[in-house]
Amino acid sequence: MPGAAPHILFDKVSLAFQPGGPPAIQDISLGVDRGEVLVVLGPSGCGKTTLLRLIAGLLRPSAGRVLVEGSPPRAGEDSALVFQNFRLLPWKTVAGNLAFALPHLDPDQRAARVAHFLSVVGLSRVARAFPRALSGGMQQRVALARALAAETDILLMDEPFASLDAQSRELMQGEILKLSRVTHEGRPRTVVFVTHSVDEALVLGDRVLLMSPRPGRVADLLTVPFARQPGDPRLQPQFAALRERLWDQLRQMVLSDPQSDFYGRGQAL
Ligand SMILES: Nc1ncnc2c1ncn2[C@@H]1O[C@H](COP(=O)(O)OP(=O)(O)OP(=O)(O)O)[C@@H](O)[C@H]1O
Repeated sequence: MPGAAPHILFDKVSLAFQPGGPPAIQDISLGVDRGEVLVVLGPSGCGKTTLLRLIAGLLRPSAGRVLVEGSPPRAGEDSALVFQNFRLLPWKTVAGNLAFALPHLDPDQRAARVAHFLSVVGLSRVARAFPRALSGGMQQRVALARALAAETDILLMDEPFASLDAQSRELMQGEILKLSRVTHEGRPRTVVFVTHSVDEALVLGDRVLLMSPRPGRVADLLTVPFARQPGDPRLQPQFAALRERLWDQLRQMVLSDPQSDFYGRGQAL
């Protein structure tokens, strides 16, 4: 809806972990529309996770405002998080992991919700298995089902596929696009997805936010012109040019960061 207030708003946001210390992120202003997939890309330590934790209501800005639908984010209510290392409870079954995240439902509702979301991610057959019996890809689908089952309008994903093999990663990218964009009740879902991968950013994002490090700032914000079009985005004619634009900037950031292993290697790379 043109002109509608953004679902998530960053208004001149800065955050320092120690009072008076150096800011981890500085002066970030940005709106994320309802139903949008925003991918956050940037070198290590640029503040990607910090940005997610601000949206999740787990951190408060030192300056500026973060708003979800016009109000400060409510931790555990407005958004659900998926992490790189899955964070499943090893002593609970797959179904138990989902059920544990839905304490507010009555037992029948909870069982129905768990069964539904396990079937959504194609894992009904392992409902009674324990996480250690599953592959990394399956464990990540359990973590995704758990986040989707919470039925929040915002899904926050922190490098969710980083520990998966290349094939599982590509399959999961497709699933994410299918599964996360609307809630079970049909409301459009807003997704903020953190990655180190330029290709993943361009495959998944409606827009890509590139952050620069120390302090984390907005370096680039680009709209992906082929987002949501059928077929493999990597085959789109503009894919290579956008990939180059993001890579060039990332390369410069890493080469000029004294804390990077590649600092000062200049034209050698
Ligand atoms: N709890 C904390 N206390 C102090 N400093 C922190 C804390 N959490 C993060 N930082 C610092 O804030 C900066 C941003 O961290 P953040 O984890 O958000 O970066 P990132 O882009 O997600 O990094 P990576 O890609 O390596 O996961 C880093 O310099 C980090 O060391």
